[in-house]
Amino acid sequence: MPLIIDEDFKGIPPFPNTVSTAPLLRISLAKLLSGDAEEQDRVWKACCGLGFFYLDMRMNEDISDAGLLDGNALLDDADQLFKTGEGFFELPLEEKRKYDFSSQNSYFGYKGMGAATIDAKGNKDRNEFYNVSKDETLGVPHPPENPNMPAAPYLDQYRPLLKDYITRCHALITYFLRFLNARLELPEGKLESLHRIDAISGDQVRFIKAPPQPVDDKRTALGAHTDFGSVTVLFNRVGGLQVRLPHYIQPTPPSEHSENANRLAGEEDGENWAYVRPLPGHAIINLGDALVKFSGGILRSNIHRVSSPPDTQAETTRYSLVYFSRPEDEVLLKALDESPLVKESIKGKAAEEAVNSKDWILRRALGSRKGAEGWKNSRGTENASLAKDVEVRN
Ligand SMILES: O=C(O)CCC(=O)C(=O)O
Ligand SMILES: [Fe+2]
Repeated sequence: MPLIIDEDFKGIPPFPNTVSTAPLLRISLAKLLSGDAEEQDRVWKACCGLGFFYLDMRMNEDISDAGLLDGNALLDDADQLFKTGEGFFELPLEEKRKYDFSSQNSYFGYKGMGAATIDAKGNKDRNEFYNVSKDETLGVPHPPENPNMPAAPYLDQYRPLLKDYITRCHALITYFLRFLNARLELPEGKLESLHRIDAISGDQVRFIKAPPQPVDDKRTALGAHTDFGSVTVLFNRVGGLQVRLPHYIQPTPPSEHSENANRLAGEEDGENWAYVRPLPGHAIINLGDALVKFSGGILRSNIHRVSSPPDTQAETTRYSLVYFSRPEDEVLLKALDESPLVKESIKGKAAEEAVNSKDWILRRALGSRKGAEGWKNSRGTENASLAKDVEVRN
């Protein structure tokens, strides 16, 4: 069944009906908050299955006690931040480059176009982004050996907005962490205690810009990867995001026929890529490596990438807005075997070397900025993600 689209994004060419799309479950935040058990089961299914789902953030007036979980307020913040991101990228390149701290072993701040390698062949990315640190924005103190990097002065006037957005995203993620904690039968408060808002972590907001690509040379803008941390909240308006579907999950076929649908969907080398259709009023939620490790592989961190947007959207500049949550810097990324389910899941598997969250993310985020060799060393749970596919199929 093709999705029923409520509306398109204003001022953006519509996402085409001629490509197959990833069948992400649509979860309603309002239903979850009202305690809907069926909706909760669907979240669990999505987290163990694809590791990606849509979250419908729109709420009726009568949900007045949602507090920080008010989806409408988060949507308003995201709308304003899209404009903030657009404005940032208009700054002169020399100004933006002042905030590239990769030579100081920090991934906060700016990454220029083509600064990262996207595959083993050494191809370069086709986007620029800027990472806003939770800790710098909220004033979480850091020790001298790991200082908060200064934010671009352009962002000064947007600090209250960024604080509000970070606080709301963190609250939403904590809600899902509590949910997963209960389903994994972990001791109460375990996952939450590894993600305290006032503790030092790599949490960040990311503004991304990918310009239209040459008609005869369209490439992947952001290489195939799994996210490094715990839960990601992503807002898309223009298509381009693709998830690599496990072979047991079929894409939603296009609702209109097109000769080149398969090519547009990016099917290649037996890899099953499908576009994620951006939906107004919805965030895209996905899980990262840390949750795969904590859950001993019960949860999925799915491989995804950003390609050139489909069809006429390819002529549009693509902006997106992400919130990445990560475990606190000192937390070891290892199976939480206080859970009987996790314990069972890792039985008979060789224990992996436990790395702390900070080192894991640094290696992943900065490795890809060191050429093809660096790219190889920057891999995370991609192989585990593919292996889970095989396990479930057999
Ligand atoms: O821009 C997007 O839609 C996705 C970005 C992404 O996957 C990332 O930054 O990790
Ligand atoms: Fe990602």
